[in-house]
Amino acid sequence: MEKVYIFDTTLRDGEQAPGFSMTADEKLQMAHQLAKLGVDVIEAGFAAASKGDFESVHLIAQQVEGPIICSLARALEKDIELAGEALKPARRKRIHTFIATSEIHMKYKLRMSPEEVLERAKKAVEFARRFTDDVEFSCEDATRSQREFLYRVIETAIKAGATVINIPDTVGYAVPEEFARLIEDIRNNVPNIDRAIISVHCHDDLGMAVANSLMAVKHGARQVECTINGIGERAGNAALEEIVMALKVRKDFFGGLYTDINTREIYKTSRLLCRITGSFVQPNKAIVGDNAFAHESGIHQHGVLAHPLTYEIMNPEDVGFPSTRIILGKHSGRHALKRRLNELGFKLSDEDLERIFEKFKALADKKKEVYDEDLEALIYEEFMKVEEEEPIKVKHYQVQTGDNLLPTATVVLSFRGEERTATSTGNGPVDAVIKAIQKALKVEPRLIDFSIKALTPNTDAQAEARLVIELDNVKASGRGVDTDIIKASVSGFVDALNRAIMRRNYILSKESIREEGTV
Ligand SMILES: CC(=O)SCCNC(=O)CCNC(=O)[C@H](O)C(C)(C)COP(=O)(O)OP(=O)(O)OC[C@H]1O[C@@H](n2cnc3c(N)ncnc32)[C@H](O)[C@@H]1OP(=O)(O)O
Ligand SMILES: CC(C)C(=O)C(=O)O
Repeated sequence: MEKVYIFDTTLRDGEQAPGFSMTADEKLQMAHQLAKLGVDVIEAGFAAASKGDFESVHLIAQQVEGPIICSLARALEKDIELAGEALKPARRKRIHTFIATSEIHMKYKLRMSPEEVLERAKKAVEFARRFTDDVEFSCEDATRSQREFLYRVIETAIKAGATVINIPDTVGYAVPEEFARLIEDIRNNVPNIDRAIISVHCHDDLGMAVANSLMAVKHGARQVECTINGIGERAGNAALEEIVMALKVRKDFFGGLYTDINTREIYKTSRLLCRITGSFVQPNKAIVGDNAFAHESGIHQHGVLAHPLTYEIMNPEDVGFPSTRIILGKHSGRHALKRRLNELGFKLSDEDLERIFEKFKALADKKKEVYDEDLEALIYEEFMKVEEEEPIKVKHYQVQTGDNLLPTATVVLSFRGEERTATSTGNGPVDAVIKAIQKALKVEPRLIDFSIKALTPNTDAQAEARLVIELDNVKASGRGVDTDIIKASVSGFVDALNRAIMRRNYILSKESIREEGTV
């Protein structure tokens, strides 16, 4: 069993992605979570980039315990000095210095000859060693560098004191077999390569960052540089969660290599990054996407309900994912529908299930997803006597809120035709208006779940409020949508109350449906 070190560069290369800049406080929050996740190295930033980034590296070096804290630095004394200064408080620190070794970078970008680059690499590593014994050296654009020259630069860096040699596929150009061969060739051709850990740092321009990193590990690399959610320059970096879970799930293939990552913290870390950057991962993203453990099609749902391993190669809880999600939609079948109805408290005979299934399919053809409220409505319409009209109707409400102002709401509503008014304060405007409604109706349902989400990314977005309440042992859900979050919450709450009241007061008309506290 050999360990693969996880070098997290979310706060450096990840942050280089447009729109992903973080403040020092945000970086600190992320760094604490990365430490909990169990990464070996946190590349906290590029101290020479700006005062803010210097501050971020410094703050993380001061406050985050556990992982090695690292700063990137060009092969320049002033960059390395700033990195050393920023990292001073860290218990374990690393300076990561780099210079490009490909002809195109040396000629056009650095305007340096290969001999000058070689000399600069040597000097940079030697200088960095004045600040710490842990110095990483990267040959930027290694995969497009001339082989013999690359070997010479690596050999020189090791002689100068580099303890980690990083081989970046800076522009995401490599393919897995070729990258694996590069790592093997470096191991076979660079004298004293055993004195350093070989690291890889892959970009995803051709969608192969993770595959390249894994092949490199299979062929001798022992550190992988990666980012949460795969964020990073252009198409991003290798995604940490994918590398770690591939090594874990396919340890048979990777010969027992392991990482020290606490995989149960993966989902939480991914979501924290989303919250901080305001940028969510696509639903089909491996490991952390919303759909990573969701099943909408009947054949898969049936399989997963029978045994999760039929369609899931890992347990969602192992990555801290809430749970397997069975989504009801037009591809779903009777097994999944029956299970969901059972969970909602409806036990149907085979004959009744058949009736509901037909209605469900007809509805699913019109909707992307069939929610619990839709199912409840189907059952309700099909099997229960209903009141002609919803008992509660909101006529008017008004909320006063602001800083230094106790949120206060007044509602005017009718309950089965009788007008009622009430005023309440609350812990925020939504709380105030919900309390005013409860006061007017003289009910106090238990709020089981309440969420508000924006349906579109703009400031004028439609907000969707979803609630689950329990009133006199009757559970009901409600939904409200509006550009005004208070209005969405009021509609959702009243929707749930109406459903609960109608269900409580009207008896099930079919014997085949047993009321089990939840209707
Ligand atoms: C592959 C990677 O991800 S590398 C890391 C990329 N990350 C970043 O660039 C983020 C932080 N960068 C910055 O904030 C700025 O680029 C700074 C502060 C570092 C430098 O800013 P400036 O001094 O204005 O230079 P600018 O960014 O325009 O150009 C880069 C300079 O660094 C030089 N350079 C680039 N890489 C290296 C290196 N590894 N070692 C030494 N010099 C280098 C370039 O040749 C150029 O030099 P020149 O100014 O003499 O022409
Ligand atoms: C500095 C190096 C490691 C880098 O980010 C790259 O080459 O992509």
